[in-house]
Amino acid sequence: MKYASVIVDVPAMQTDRAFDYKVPEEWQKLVKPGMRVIVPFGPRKVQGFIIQLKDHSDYKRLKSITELVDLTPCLTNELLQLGQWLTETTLCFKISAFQAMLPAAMKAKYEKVLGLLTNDVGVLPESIRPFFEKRHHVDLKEIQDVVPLSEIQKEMNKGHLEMIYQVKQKTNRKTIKVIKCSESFSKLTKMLAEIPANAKKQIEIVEYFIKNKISEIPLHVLLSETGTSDASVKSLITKGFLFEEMKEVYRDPYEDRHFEKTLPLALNKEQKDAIDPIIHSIKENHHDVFLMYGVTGSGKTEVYLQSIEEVLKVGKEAIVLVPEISLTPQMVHRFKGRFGSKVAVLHSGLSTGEKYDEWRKIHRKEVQLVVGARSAIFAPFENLGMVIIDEEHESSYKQEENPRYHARDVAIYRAKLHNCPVVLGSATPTLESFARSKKGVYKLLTLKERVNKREMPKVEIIDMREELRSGNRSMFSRSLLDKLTDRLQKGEQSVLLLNKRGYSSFVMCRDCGYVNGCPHCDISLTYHRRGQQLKCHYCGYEEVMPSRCPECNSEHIRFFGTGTQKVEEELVKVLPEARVIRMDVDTTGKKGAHEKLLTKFGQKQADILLGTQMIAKGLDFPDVTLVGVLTADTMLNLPDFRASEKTFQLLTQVSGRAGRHELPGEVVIQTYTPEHYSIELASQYDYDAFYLQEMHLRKSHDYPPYFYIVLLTISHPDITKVISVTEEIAIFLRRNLGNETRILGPVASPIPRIKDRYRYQCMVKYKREKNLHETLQKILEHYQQEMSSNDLMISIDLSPNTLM
Ligand SMILES: Nc1ncnc2c1ncn2[C@@H]1O[C@H](COP(=O)(O)OP(=O)(O)OP(=O)(O)O)[C@@H](O)[C@H]1O
Ligand SMILES: [Zn+2]
Ligand SMILES: [Zn+2]
Repeated sequence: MKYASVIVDVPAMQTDRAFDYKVPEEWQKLVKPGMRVIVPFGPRKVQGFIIQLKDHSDYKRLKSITELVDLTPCLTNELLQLGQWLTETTLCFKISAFQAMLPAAMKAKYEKVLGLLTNDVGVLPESIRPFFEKRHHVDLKEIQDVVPLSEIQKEMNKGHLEMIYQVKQKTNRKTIKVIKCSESFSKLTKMLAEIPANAKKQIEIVEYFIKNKISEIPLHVLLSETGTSDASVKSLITKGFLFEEMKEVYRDPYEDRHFEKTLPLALNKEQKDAIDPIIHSIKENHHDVFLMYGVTGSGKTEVYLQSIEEVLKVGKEAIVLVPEISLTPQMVHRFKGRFGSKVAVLHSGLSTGEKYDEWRKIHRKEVQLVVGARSAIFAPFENLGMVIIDEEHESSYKQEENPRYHARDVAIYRAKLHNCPVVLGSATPTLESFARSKKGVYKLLTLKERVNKREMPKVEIIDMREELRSGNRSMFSRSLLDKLTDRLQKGEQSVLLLNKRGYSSFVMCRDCGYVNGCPHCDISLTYHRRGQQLKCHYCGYEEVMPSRCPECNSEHIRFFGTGTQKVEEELVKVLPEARVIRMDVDTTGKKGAHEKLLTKFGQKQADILLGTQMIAKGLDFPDVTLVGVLTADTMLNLPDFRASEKTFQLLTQVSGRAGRHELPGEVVIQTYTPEHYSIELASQYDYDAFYLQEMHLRKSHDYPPYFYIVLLTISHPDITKVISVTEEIAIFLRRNLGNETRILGPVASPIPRIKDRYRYQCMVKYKREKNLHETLQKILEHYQQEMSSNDLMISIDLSPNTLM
């Protein structure tokens, strides 16, 4: 094939199409679609993906591919096709779709280097000359800090310097030096006599190889095992005993961990009834979407594990998606324990290099199962036998940047192609999924009871207004405190959840009500104890906490709200003997910290685990018998039509952490709105009633799942510009979309300004709308010029999680 169509790494509307390139003679037999290449693009070189090869091109005077990055395609044909589908369904650039499917390490890194074109360094001005005294190439970055660009440009115009554009991989393969012995052990033994007796270290090394029958060993291991030096090894290499080689290795985040092998458990009746139809689909190569609705602790994971076993038995591969925050070591353990080295794990806790290596294990077919967060759905398996999405209701399965895809949609798309099942599991399915199962679009599998028929923990709702009325100003109700004390005495453990979503600590003047806001975003600043800082969570702006009100000069300026740190301090005051582990963004920032804290808690080195949302899921500790929720209702006030649903889900999930094993559990939910149905029904574990009530509300307000929603957010530094564009867009939508479709807006977004950009929005609610994609695409095309030159931003979300 002589020509290649390439999608180039220039994410812009004008370049969002394939460009043709010539394939140099020597590569014509080698190239395949799905490979990455380096191609000239304008004055630069950029990375790109070959999407097609052909014998003819309609264009004349084509440039040639400069470099092949891959020798085997990194995108399979299926993924190339999936990229096209993502582009169409989420309205993203083709290049963004492809890049979303690959680990970050494979993204190209662009560097500019200045090259010397003259033999006489003397012609260069004094400011530049020193850089080139000993070199011919210098990183632009290095010079740029010292010499103005205009001066560099002058030299380029004179032909003294040239700009060279380089494309590099972000992260490379890791290689280590290994030492091998050149001869057989018997020959080595004979040769041993040749080494002079005083070269003790050398003899030791050779003996080490012979004694342990090792033919290859990493250099650093050899040195530490034998206590010898590099020099001794070098001499042996010179003498021909040994030789060295560079060997590629994987960075394995779980390298030093031992996973005990687990065996399949005998399934109970409910589990059996759930797994049978799944196995049937696997064996019959049938595409079905199952919704496994199973209460917390009902043994869904065991059903996943045994279905995966079936998939592996028929020689296929499986993908398991788990929300980022519940991809705990415990979770990894459950899969590695059952399937050992057949498992690759992908999550954000890994370094870029580790992720790349895990990905390559999948790519090289060295594993058959991947357990990972959202983007693992793009695992380049070619023989997919099943996709499982655990906690399917989790909002993190939707990517909130381009491409704005939902992993569930991608899973179903891929599974259809592979004729295999998708299993969505949850104790609190999304209304969308549950409604689909009621209509028979998804097949419903139900696990109503906890394994071994353990009772769901009893939930007590505490009205915090009552507490206040009876004089308790603390953040712990009397009941919660009693129960915490009781657990301490019995040596049992407790989990405390501080619901942080939609809740932050802000600073307010008690005299005049002034609230410290971000000067760039219309949002209040969040108080951080460390360094007494006020920070903006949207743009990163920081200032020191004022000691007087900037408005009225009063000293009564205080922060409101509760952070985990504050709870911890209070806890220490009321329960000084309790050992507390705090888990929040501050204590889990470092790599591995999350895991260390959980291990500590698991080993009972603490009595109370206090944390944010991140502790609500997946934890399974036998001695946890009490769960406390400090503030159940903070989310309910968010401008979000899913607020009740999210509250219900969170409360149900966190309650599920108590009493999972022998000891019975108890839950205390503190709230200022005990009468809210999401709180009341969560306390009764009544998903069905919640579903009915919430569906009723959604119906009366035309929200999903009755209507689909599209959110268009328009932003620009100039508010009049934003309003006029949003108005134009609303008019265009009304003119082009059907009569039954509703267009709301323009209105200011709930956060009307972020990073000095004003934000307006338009919402489309529709049931069926055949012109939708075309109309939205036209809007993007119409404003293309202004978006690239006039700082206008239009973001289109085809199924927004929130309306912020
Ligand atoms: N058939 C079985 N026999 C005995 N024990 C089981 C069986 N199935 C599961 N278990 C055990 O019951 C406990 C709860 O199961 P599991 O964690 O799979 O539930 P789950 O539905 O995934 O819970 P959650 O949604 O709360 O994470 C686990 O400790 C698991 O090992
Ligand atoms: Zn004031
Ligand atoms: Zn800000």
